[in-house]
Amino acid sequence: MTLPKPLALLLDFDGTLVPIVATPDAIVVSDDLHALIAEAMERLEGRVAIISGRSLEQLDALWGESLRGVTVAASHGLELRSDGLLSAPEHSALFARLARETEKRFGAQRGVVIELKSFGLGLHYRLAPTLREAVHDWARECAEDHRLAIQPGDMVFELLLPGANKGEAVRQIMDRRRFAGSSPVYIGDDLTDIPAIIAARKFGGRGIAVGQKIAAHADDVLSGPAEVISHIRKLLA
Ligand SMILES: O=P(O)(O)OC[C@H]1O[C@H](O[C@H]2O[C@H](CO)[C@@H](O)[C@H](O)[C@H]2O)[C@H](O)[C@@H](O)[C@@H]1O
Repeated sequence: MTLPKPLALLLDFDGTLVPIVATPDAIVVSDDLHALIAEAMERLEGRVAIISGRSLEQLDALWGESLRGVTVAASHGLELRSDGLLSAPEHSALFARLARETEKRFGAQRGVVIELKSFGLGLHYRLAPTLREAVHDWARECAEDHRLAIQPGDMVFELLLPGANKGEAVRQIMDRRRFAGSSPVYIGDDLTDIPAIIAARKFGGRGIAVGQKIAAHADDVLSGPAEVISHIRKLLA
């Protein structure tokens, strides 16, 4: 692949850089992945961004020092940290309250995993697939009562503050001085990544899908995180 301008790497996290596992807290960022991001930051003069549905707090806990200097759009684009500047909505106690109500509604024994995030709530049914419709109905009820958005994902319905959009996150990142004039390569695997791929193309870049779910929207398709990592190594060579 040859791009006419300097390369920028815009990377989704779950399902793209790390494999999908049973529960959100079972993720580990390997030493190889830490090293790859450090190498990309050096080779691309800082034009590396992680764009994730996880909150900034979660990503910092998972990555530690390796995220220093890396541009991060978290909470599906609601939070943006770039060049030391942070933009984020105001915190609210709503999601903690909804987490407690969800706990009462489903109970831990039924296998619905509740993920409390800074600006959202993940209602995961991976361990209880038969509850998909019940979880969806509950998410709709909460969203209507509290004017929240629902983001469907990989065996999850997420309740979010309205306005989260990874495409908008890509536009804001590409407006930053260090990314200006570069060609972004966006790599992602899920529905929330589609607007980001569209936005990357508008900046003269390319979109790469991981797996088949959003393959129809992408320029290339990679099979999974292992192939993503070798593809990034090739791009940096
Ligand atoms: O935008 P991403 O970085 O891809 O994040 C999307 C959501 O990913 C996580 O949930 C998914 O991965 C879990 C761990 O593999 C899995 O157990 C779950 O079923 C998946 O939906 C994360 O927990 C969410 O907060 C992210 O929004």
